[in-house]
Amino acid sequence: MSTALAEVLREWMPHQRWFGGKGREWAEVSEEGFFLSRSEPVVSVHRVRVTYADGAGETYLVPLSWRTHPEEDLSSAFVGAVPGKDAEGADRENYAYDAMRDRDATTPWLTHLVAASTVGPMHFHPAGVAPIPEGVPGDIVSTEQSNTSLVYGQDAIFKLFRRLDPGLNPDVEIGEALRRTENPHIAPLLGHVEIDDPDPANEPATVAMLQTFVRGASDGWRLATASVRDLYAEGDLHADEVGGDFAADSERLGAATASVHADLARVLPTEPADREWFTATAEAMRSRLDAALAVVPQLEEHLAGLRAVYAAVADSGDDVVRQRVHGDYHLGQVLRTATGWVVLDFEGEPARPLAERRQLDSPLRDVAGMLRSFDYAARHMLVEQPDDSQRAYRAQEWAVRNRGAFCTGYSAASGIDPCGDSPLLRALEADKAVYECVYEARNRPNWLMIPLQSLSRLTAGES
Ligand SMILES: Nc1ncnc2c1ncn2[C@@H]1O[C@H](COP(=O)(O)OP(=O)(O)O)[C@@H](O)[C@H]1O
Ligand SMILES: O=P(O)(O)O[C@H]1O[C@H](CO)[C@@H](O[C@H]2O[C@H](CO)[C@@H](O)[C@H](O)[C@H]2O)[C@H](O)[C@H]1O
Repeated sequence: MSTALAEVLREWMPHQRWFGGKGREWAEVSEEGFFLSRSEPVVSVHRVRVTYADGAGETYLVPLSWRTHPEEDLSSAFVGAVPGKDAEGADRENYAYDAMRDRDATTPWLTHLVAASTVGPMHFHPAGVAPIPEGVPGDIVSTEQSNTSLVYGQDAIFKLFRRLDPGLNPDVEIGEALRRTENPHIAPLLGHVEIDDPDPANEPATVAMLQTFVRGASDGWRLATASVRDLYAEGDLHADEVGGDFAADSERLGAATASVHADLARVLPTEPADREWFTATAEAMRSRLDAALAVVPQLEEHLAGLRAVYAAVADSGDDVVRQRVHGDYHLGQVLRTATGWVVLDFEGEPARPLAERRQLDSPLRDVAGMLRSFDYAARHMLVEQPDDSQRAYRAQEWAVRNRGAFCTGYSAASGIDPCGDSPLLRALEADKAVYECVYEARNRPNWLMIPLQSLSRLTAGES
């Protein structure tokens, strides 16, 4: 479609939460679109190729809905006006909206899934295990993160992967594999959508997935931070004495995590880690640190400490069986229902290449991710009061208590204590904190101090 649209997208995309190239200079942008629905409102889907000044590129998926007049109700979803023609060939403006925020434009996704359609280069694959709701509009999930999700009538949730990379997305791959296990800690996959790559030599990319919606659940981040607020409100009580103590939940979360890890190891490949893997893991951490330093110069003061922590991995004698893991495990990825925890989003870290995210890894990667998250939950309220030493002390107490409970739950369910004195675990925590520094610098600069402060502790060998 038009260059005018590409220019409109150049203005709009950097302001979207899902856009991973924030702060990078755009050299070029091109887009290719096709129709998802030709009835009103017309919905089109665009593959947008962004090339950055350093020569690197990314492809994003942008669904748009089109109106012939500005829609006031949709003003927050407005993308831009694009010159076009009416039916008689006269010039007019077409108004593009973010189709994920335009309820009337959300029904075609499920209609095509039910019909197992092929639409242009897109292929819709229903899983065939449970009915897919049809004809209901989808509501955008307001806490959208790296991707964009729509909830259809409390029955199903449709997640659109914004960045397109050739190959099956791990969230779909793992969803398919775990479906057979009937593990109670996952939400069943109902279907997925793929798009052919413009280069036929490449595998199709995953566009979206549909999953059973977990009703009446609260996410772990919201619950954990409510517990922290309760603690801060009770000036002289300890974490185990306040009403909002979270340790029992953390322990159950540890057990749920162990159960998911066990099933992943049962249905997908595993391999004992050899010496080369430890060496390569330490090397990967070192290069991630080097790249992060260019974005977050404050990492400089932790360089020596981090390099020592990583070097200990290469020399460690940890006994590790590599397997598929979650890869970006944190409190925002788990939901608590009346019956227990459900783990979501097996996509891995969105910033990593897909092939890397699909590699076998140590389950300690996920343990480290969740331990970091307890730290985040405890400390996020210190951002406003960095000098409140009493609060900092209590944050540390909350984090230690809940990190410990998580490890207890994991170890009781698996027979493996994940949190013993392991150089690998410490390095994985440090590596995650380095990733978080880059993530925060790009997305929430005032939160950068959270992972930065953790690095001081991690490199000093404290918990
Ligand atoms: N199956 C589900 N049931 C209920 N809520 C869900 C489900 N999947 C995701 N969510 C909600 O949507 C939010 C974002 O989903 P997630 O898969 O983590 O997306 P992202 O990849 O963008 O981080 C989650 O934090 C959760 O609140
Ligand atoms: O979008 P995703 O959920 O896949 O993950 C990205 O965004 C997360 C923030 O929403 C980020 O997580 C970091 O912040 C969380 C609190 O908001 C905290 O619980 C996590 O421990 C911390 O890593 C995640 O790293 C990023 O990949």
